[in-house]
Amino acid sequence: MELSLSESPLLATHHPCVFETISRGLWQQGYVVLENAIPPSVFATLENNFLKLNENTFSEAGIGRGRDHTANNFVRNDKIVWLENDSELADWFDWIDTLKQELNRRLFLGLFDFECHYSIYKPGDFYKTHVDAFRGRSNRKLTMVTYFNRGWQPQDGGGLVIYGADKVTRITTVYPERNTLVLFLSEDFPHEVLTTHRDRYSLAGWFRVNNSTAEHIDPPL
Ligand SMILES: O=C(O)CCC(=O)C(=O)O
Ligand SMILES: [Fe+2]
Repeated sequence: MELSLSESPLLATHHPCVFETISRGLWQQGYVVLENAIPPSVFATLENNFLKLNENTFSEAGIGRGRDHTANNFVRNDKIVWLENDSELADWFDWIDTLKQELNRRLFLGLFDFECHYSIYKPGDFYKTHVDAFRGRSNRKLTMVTYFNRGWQPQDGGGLVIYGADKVTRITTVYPERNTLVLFLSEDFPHEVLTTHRDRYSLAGWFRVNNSTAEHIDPPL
């Protein structure tokens, strides 16, 4: 049997090349879109966990968290489940931790922690143009998204459109194909999910900076 280096989870996880590519993209343009950047074994951990979930456990997504949470079906109508950092997902959260360290080391982003949820968009669902973080009002610094869908076609809709700061200029449209990785600076890129015409499965996550000071303690999630 021939050894394939890219199939080796250990090498793939610790291979610096993908982190180099991501850092370079974020440094040069503030966003990056990569196919199969997440090591196959790490992605499989996530996908298997997602596939075990029952659709009934997903609940209406809202705007904001905790006390600020409001359902708003005019803005978005996907359904979500937040992930717990438990042993079953250790490979995933380990990889995220390595990514965080590599980005901090190369770009001094000061990323501190990470939160993520699965989303299901049913046919007709969308998420209107929004930013994930308002300057100075959120500790979300870097957005990541990946997908679980196979064989996505342009006519399936559901593209993630990333806009320039004017909210009009389309920078890129990402089709939600399995193990496509999207990362962008949360404050800098308005984006939207176009109406999907088939079930659309994704994971969205945010790397946060620690805004706690002596006067202000960030509330626990
Ligand atoms: O699913 C996507 O492509 C992006 C989702 C998104 O923008 C969000 O959850 O904030
Ligand atoms: Fe978003």
